[in-house]
Amino acid sequence: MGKQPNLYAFGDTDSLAKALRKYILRCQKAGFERHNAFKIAVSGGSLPKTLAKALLAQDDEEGKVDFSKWEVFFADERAVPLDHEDSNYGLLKKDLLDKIPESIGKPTVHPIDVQYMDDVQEMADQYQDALMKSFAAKDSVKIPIFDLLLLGCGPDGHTCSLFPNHELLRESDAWVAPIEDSPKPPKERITLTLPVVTGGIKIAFVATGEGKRDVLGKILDTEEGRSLPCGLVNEGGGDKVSWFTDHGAVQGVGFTRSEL
Ligand SMILES: O=C1O[C@H](COP(=O)(O)O)[C@@H](O)[C@H](O)[C@H]1O
Repeated sequence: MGKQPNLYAFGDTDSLAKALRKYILRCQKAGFERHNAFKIAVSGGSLPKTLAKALLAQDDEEGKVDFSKWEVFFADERAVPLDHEDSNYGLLKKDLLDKIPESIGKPTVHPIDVQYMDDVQEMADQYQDALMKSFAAKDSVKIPIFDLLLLGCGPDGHTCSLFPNHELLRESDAWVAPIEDSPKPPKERITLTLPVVTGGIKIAFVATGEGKRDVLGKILDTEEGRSLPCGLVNEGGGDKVSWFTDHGAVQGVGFTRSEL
């Protein structure tokens, strides 16, 4: 068996957000040391709310969030206008970006607006081009290496827009892929591919609440769960992966920690 992901479980959202902040600040520091920037990919769903709680907190002894050196990409995006309620960009904007005070600097954010495109293939290609501009110019890398990917986990074990048993899980060339038959609406989306996700320096899942308990038990504890998309990220990422969960989501899983 390879290296295992780190599993943290907290009693409430406030302590989870505090630990997540500490973890992100460590990743930020490593990113600044690596290339004087912090390049991250962020999911939609329930994540942006927890993220806002973590990042908009007062500076403390853990340090300071310096958004001015952040570059934010999306781990996946739905093919809807940016102001649509299903847009992952829209969600992050509402929950976090619009709330960042001017005084602490704004991150560079890379949304993708499907309104000006013919189809999801074009949307994926354009997003891949945006990644190439940001990453490939400086690093001679085969894939973009994010300093951190902040991911959600759906109740079916999907992450980004990588769904269980979908052929996209086998994509090994593209950095960004289109999906036209997402089992969760909306059907049309784009997503980072598995090699890009597992290639990140650090990968963090945030999954809370009883609604995630069954799937987390499966992913973390069963053979079947290993082939779910989140399980494949665990497998490929090993101890680069950390799970930030609460007691509602991981009751019964015996190997959690609450200290980073
Ligand atoms: O459809 C999506 O769902 C996942 C999981 O969302 P959650 O609300 O269960 O946390 C999310 O991570 C992904 O970005 C989104 O497009």
